[in-house]
Amino acid sequence: MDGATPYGWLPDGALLTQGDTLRWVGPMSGLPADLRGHITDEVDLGDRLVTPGLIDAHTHLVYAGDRAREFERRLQGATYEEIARAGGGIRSTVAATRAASEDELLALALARARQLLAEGVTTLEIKSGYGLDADTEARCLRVARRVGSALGVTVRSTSLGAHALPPEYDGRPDDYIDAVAAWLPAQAAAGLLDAVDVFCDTIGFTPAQTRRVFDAARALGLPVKLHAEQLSNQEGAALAAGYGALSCDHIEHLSASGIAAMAQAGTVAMLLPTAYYFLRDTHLPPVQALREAGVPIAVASDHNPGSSPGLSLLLAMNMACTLFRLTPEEALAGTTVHAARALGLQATHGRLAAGCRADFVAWNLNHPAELSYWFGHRPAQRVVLGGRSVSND
Ligand SMILES: N=CN[C@@H](CCC(=O)O)C(=O)O
Ligand SMILES: [Zn+2]
Repeated sequence: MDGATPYGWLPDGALLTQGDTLRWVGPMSGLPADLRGHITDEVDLGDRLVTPGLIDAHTHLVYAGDRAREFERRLQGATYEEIARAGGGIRSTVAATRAASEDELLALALARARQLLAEGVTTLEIKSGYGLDADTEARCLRVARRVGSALGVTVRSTSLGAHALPPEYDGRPDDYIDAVAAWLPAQAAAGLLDAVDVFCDTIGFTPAQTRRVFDAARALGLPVKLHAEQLSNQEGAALAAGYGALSCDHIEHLSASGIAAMAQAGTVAMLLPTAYYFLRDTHLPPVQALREAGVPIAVASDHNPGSSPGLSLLLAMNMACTLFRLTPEEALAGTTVHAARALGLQATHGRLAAGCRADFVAWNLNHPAELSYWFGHRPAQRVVLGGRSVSND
């Protein structure tokens, strides 16, 4: 993948790994003789397409329970917002998650992460946000870290304490925001945080409350990201861009001023088409305007029990094309190079280049457009994590 051809596609390419790092990438014929002499193990991938390991840069993988009854209610006409306002939605997952032990949550999260890994996902972001008290939020963040060490995948963990108002803070959202901000130093000191997120919307938190959480994150030197403009336009994206946010996510109701602010700040636009699909949304994100403004576009699974219970980043890529009109090339960039940027990992992840982590996938496919074309398939033939083959061969 050299960037000079569509998809950065390099026919007859070769990769040389050393430990967990890519040492050399280029055309087979160009492999330097001095490096060739040091090769200890050679794998012929045949004519297979090879891409960077996929990056799922927005997931809520740690929770207990399910929301199938809520799904039934929505199909009978109740809206996602109505269910949340009546005390269901995120709160029902919070109750189930609080009741689960760390090991139970780990077993559930590992089973989900293994499915993503088998599909070719080698890096993922995992948010807290179904604990909403100090102990359970910390438990969920520890589980996120344990998923990374158990599987060898790169995990970035994000605090999303400001996901919803827990019942014990009914009528006191500002007090809850104080509590969320107060948890961050201990979570950071325990090495549990890579970023801080907020759900800024009608059923989440206001821009002023978002600011207070972001100020607390900034005081700790932590980057921020935002669930922004999903159900309404709160001008959250512009606010987040003002803090140099890594990404603004969902953004179906993103405004022109939000786009301009994101372009200025280099904030990634994170599209979550499976949530759009599953909530039967009809308000499309402004993809063409994002393109024209030069905002990097990423695509993620948003795996969570309420708005996106699927476990397929390839399906999200397909939907980004069919529903949002991304090109398959944009969808692949959105789950590799731009997804890496959304996690602050652009120097080491999401590309096949010397010095990057040796995470890559050999696919039983002929052309990279097929990654967005097929759905319901598992085309990964071999998944390599940090130079080690972990599956399917
Ligand atoms: N929008 C807020 N958070 C999640 C959904 C949470 C839930 O419904 O459990 C999302 O990204 O879609
Ligand atoms: Zn989310």
